[in-house]
Amino acid sequence: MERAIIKDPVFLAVISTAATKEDQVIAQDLLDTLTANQARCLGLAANMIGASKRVIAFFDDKTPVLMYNPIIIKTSGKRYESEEGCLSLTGVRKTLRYEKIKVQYEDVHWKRRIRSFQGLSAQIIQHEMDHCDGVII
Ligand SMILES: CSCC[C@H](NC=O)C(=O)O
Repeated sequence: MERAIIKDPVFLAVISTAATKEDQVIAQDLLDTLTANQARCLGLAANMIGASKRVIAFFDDKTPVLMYNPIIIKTSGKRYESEEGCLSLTGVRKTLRYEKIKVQYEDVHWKRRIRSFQGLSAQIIQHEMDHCDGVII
């Protein structure tokens, strides 16, 4: 079910706790909210829909990907400055991102996976993982 996007900076500053297998409803709502907002949204973290759990969802090209408990286990390539917006705030801000990342996570079926990403997908994942740590660009 689509949920409203939270904009309260105090709530968004809370560090999210580890997700468990029981968090499927949050995961499905996150995917529904991502899909419902696809015209203006590349990715979401669960705290943006009111759940302080480490779950993110994003479009990898056009395919929605869900990650429980993402951890960056390797970075490579240069660190570059990007300019990003966020549904939880107005305007854009500059930040630093790694060009390539390797991420460990549990997938939508709660299967442990390790995948490499680069470019825009890597950028979105880093943005959403910051949300899990209570950081907004
Ligand atoms: C380029 S990273 C931007 C990600 C952003 N999502 C908000 O958490 C969005 O615009 O969807």
